[in-house]
Amino acid sequence: MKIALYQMNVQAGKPETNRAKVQQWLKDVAERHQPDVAVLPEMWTTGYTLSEIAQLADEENGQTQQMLKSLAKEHKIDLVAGSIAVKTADGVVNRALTISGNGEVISEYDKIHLVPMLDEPRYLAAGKDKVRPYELQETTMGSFICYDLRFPEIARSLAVNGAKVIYVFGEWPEARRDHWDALLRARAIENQCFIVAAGAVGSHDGPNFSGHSTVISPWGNVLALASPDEEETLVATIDLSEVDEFREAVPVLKNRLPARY
Ligand SMILES: O=C(O)CCC(=O)C(=O)O
Repeated sequence: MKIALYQMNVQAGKPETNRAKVQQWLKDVAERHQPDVAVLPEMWTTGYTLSEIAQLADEENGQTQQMLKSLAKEHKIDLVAGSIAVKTADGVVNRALTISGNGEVISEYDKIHLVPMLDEPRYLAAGKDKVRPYELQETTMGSFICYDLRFPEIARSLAVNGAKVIYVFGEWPEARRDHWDALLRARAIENQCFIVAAGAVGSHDGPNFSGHSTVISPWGNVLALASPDEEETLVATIDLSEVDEFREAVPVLKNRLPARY
């Protein structure tokens, strides 16, 4: 499975500009690399403009989602489309979207862990649904968002429910880049799955984002790693049979004793 990932310099507060950037990026990667799956980062339409998020967020099934559906169909690429801010009856959510190459919405996940360090609970509503895997490329996969990475139960639940590839979307701060690197690698090794993590570069209102978008194998090998501070496209081909082989050789998921912890 060939993956192209956009480590994006999101222009904070400029959804039109960011939509145009993604449109152009997809056209370019489709022509140059013909990936099966294209991956975007967290909150890539608005950036972290939390004080303006109520105005900048998309409507449900709004302009960004419509654009992604038509781009997926046009290029015949599955879009693991990072996350965007969406207005709902409960408030604005940070919503991860997965859209198949025929333009169908395969999965929606609203970030469940809001970040107290960024005052997110003041501006965003937490997702209420359970994290669930989905089927893409005839494979079980899952997604979660940024701060969720600190809660190992999410990745474990996705893996126990069959996920072989887990996508993580971030606008992670540079000051804690070591945590991003270490936690992503740990999630891959402990769950014996591929981790595909799309981060951002640039900054908004202070801290720089950490870059270091990456693709990590179930063995914990870093197959691709983007720079800490440049906008970049990562392309990686992953062999999904590695997941089954490693899970058979070292049967961690089978050997779990959840009743004993
Ligand atoms: O957990 C962290 O250190 C950063 C989390 C974060 O920036 C986010 O979830 O947007």
